Amino acid sequence: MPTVRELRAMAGEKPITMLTAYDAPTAEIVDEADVDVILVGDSLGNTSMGYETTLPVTVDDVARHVGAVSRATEEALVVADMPFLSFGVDEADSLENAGRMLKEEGAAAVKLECGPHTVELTETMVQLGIPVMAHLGLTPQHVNQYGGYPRQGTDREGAERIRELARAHEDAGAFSLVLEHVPANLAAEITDGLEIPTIGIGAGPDCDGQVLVVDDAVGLSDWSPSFAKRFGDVRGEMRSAVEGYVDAVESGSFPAEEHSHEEDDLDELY
Ligand SMILES: Nc1nc(=O)c2c([nH]1)NC[C@@H]1CN(c3ccc(C(=O)N[C@@H](CCC(=O)O)C(=O)O)cc3)CN21
Ligand SMILES: CC(C)C(=O)C(=O)O
Ligand SMILES: [Mg+2]
Repeated sequence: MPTVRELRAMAGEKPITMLTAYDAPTAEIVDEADVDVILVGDSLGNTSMGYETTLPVTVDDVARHVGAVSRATEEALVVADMPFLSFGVDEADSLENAGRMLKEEGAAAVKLECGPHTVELTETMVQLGIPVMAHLGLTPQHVNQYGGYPRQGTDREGAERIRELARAHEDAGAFSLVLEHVPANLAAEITDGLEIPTIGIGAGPDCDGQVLVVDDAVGLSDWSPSFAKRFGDVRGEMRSAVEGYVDAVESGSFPAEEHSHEEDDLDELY
């Protein structure tokens, strides 16, 4: 089980693997496959709850799923993704919401979508014992500013802003940094300049690790970003299993004898 310290030490040593999971069976599979970090992402709003964006996801939603994932995970580091406006508005609320993920739900760390406003908060959380994973580049909670999900850090000024914030969050004590949808050369440059591991999604091959939304990776999503890759066809598998069930019930082949039982005592009655 990598602790946050061990994960920190993996920078530049061994590629870090991270996937999201939102429920117990998925977490069990991901954990058994030796993935280093399981993120209970606020992407659960899109993948599991049917929302258009991550904005409606609540602290209760994430907490419930963190509990399910923690109970099913033996080895991986479980990270809770703090949802929109659950941090950064009021310090006491931020600490209470993040603390709940560790105290009540079994997470080992939290992830924050970062900006200039999360530097001090990161420092405070770390001092109090809440390990922080920072997240820069495309931060989907800013969808209303972006008007979509465009690549970030594409010009000199934008790239410099991300580089400075990366450094500031390392200095504030973050134990790792997710870089989302930024140019590969920027991600490589940032990775080179930091001690803590970078974990990329749509950020090229030179980060210390990679993360994907599990639904995208296993081929369960009906849509996924261009930077994702499907490593399976869970959607197709599940569809054919469900169709098989419907056919069997409609044709009368299920339930068969081995799926039912009769009680001899009831013979005179019926
Ligand atoms: N299933 C899933 N996978 C994800 O990776 C993911 C989610 N959901 N939900 C939350 C965020 C949203 N993410 C996204 C969503 C769309 C693009 C995308 O299509 N980008 C386009 C540009 C779109 C634009 O300019 O508005 C691209 O071609 O780069 C990227 C990341 C990543 N996250
Ligand atoms: C894609 C990852 C980094 C994330 O923030 C999420 O799943 O919510
Ligand atoms: Mg997220």
